[in-house]
Amino acid sequence: MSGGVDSSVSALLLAQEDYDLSAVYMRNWDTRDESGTDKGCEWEKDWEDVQLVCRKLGLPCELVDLSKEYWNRVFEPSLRQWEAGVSPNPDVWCNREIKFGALLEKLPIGKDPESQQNTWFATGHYASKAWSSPVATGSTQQQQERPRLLRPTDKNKDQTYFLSAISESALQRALFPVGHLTKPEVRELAKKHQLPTAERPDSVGICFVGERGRFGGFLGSYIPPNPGPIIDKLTGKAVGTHQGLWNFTIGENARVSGLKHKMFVAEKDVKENAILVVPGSTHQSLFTHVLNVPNFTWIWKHTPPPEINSLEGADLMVQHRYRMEPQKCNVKRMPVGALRIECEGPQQSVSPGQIATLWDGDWCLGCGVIESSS
Ligand SMILES: Nc1ncnc2c1ncn2[C@@H]1O[C@H](COP(=O)(O)OP(=O)(O)OP(=O)(O)O)[C@@H](O)[C@H]1O
Repeated sequence: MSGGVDSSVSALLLAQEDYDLSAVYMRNWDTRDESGTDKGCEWEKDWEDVQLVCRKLGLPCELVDLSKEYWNRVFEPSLRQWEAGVSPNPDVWCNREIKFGALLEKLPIGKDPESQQNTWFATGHYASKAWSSPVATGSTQQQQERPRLLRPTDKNKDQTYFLSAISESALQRALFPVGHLTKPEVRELAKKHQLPTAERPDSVGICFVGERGRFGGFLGSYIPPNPGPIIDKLTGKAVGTHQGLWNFTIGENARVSGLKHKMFVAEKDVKENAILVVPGSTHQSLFTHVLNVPNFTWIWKHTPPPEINSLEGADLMVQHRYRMEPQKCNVKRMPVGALRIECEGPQQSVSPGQIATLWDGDWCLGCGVIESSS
């Protein structure tokens, strides 16, 4: 439980059923030993709210400190990526490495098969899960049901993009109790049952970064400045200076002053530490149809849709950002686990480092980091 309304209502719904239930709050950011820019993470308030809700529902709860794991497995690798000019998604790695990784590993799951089969890990994510009909697995030809990650009822709150890197074994244990509800219904339930978190505003972005506008400043306190040229891609001429590749994302206004047109970031040349810009937000250099993903991870490891190996490839849906309409695409397998994703329509502002997630209808199949887009 995070102290937010979604996990509070998840706990409420499970408490109404016949589960032996306990809650865990995870602290993942250490306010004491970092640079002091983490004011947005009011973990004490969150933990207090978790305890208030648990008291109301009569549940035991505990705090688990995973700030070291978060730093080592999510934040530090993300910093290195930002530094190298690419755009990682820490929320996707947090779900894989921390919530459905380190935290899940701490669950008291007994060794016997019955206890393993009957222990679940619930979160307040907007996602759904269904079991596939039994399929033969391995050489033993055992029949086994497999979990599918599905889009939730509330498409506007859909969080399957953020969950698309979790493993099948983690998904096996997962429950998403609010997946069949809309956000207004969740709030309504919280009010009706007088949960102390009923009126809490929705969380926005990564808590320690705070509002989006502060992002560059936030990273600046971890990464030293690394000035380089801003170059007009069409003329090859330098038109300004940047203080580090991480200060810009592809497609963003480069804020170059004194020119006739607004210039937009088309590319980052990591070798030359240069930002390449083009005039206007609709310039053709800002669009692509192709996403190259060198290491795609299927949630059902090694079980991609069979058509992907054919000459025609598989027709699927893709998102390369959380907040975007899913796009029709054709996906072909390249050598050694790489995928070439060809979108039906032109895609704007695709950055290396972003996550490309694939769906077959409502079924989320997995994701990978975009390396290039041509
Ligand atoms: N610090 C935490 N400790 C334990 N679980 C957490 C924590 N942060 C998030 N979660 C779990 O992950 C889910 C999704 O987290 P997210 O940060 O996206 O919050 P959210 O969608 O605003 O949900 P909520 O309203 O429950 O905060 C939460 O509902 C909760 O189950």
